[in-house]
Amino acid sequence: MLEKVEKSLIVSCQALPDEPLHSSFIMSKMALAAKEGGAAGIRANTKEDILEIKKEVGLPIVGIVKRDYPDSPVFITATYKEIDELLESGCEMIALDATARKRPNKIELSELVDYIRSQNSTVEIMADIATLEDAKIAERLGFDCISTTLHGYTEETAGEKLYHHDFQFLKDVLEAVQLPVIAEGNVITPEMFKRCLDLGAYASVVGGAITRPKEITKRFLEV
Ligand SMILES: CC(=O)N[C@H](C=O)[C@@H](O)[C@H](O)[C@H](O)COP(=O)(O)O
Repeated sequence: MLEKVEKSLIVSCQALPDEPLHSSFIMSKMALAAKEGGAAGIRANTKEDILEIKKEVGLPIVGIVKRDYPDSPVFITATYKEIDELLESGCEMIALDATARKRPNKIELSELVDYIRSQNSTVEIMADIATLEDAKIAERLGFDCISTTLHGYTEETAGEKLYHHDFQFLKDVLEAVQLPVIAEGNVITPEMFKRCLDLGAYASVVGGAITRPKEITKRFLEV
């Protein structure tokens, strides 16, 4: 997948059960619209959505499964169960929470990476990170790429946005690791997307600004 998305746009097509567009069918049509608009890849949540999207577009997919656990704040591909679902979905890349936070059942991040490699030698693995330290650890653990997905979404980074200080966090990550770095999270304008690529991001994932009309509507009313 990495080869196919270099310097390109990956569109995240996700709607959780409490969102108006929650539907695998709608996500598949979102993916089709993204493809027709020029996206090189798709990011999607759940095996069901991925299977439906695969019927509609041939683009490579970064798969995740969001599921809440009572004993951990980690919710993006947190355990073996979610990984098994993604392996069954046929997605080309699996993204998982790569923060230093405690995982359900005290599973270690390295165990999940090893498990994916042991089950499928071709699927690529994306590290969803929140901090610089997460990025460095992910590189040591053998991930294929890093995404800034969780920056601003953990207790430690709450309130931060990727675009703050002209994408300083992205610049710091790019300097700290050799792995491809994907700019993801609050990339909400075409100019921001371009800026991320100009700064050296390998690609960028854009979600809400393209596929969450409720967010887009609210933004119009906030000015
Ligand atoms: C923090 C979290 O749960 N992020 C999720 C990760 O898959 C998605 O809800 C985001 O839509 C995605 O990361 C793209 O970001 P944005 O929608 O801001 O362009």
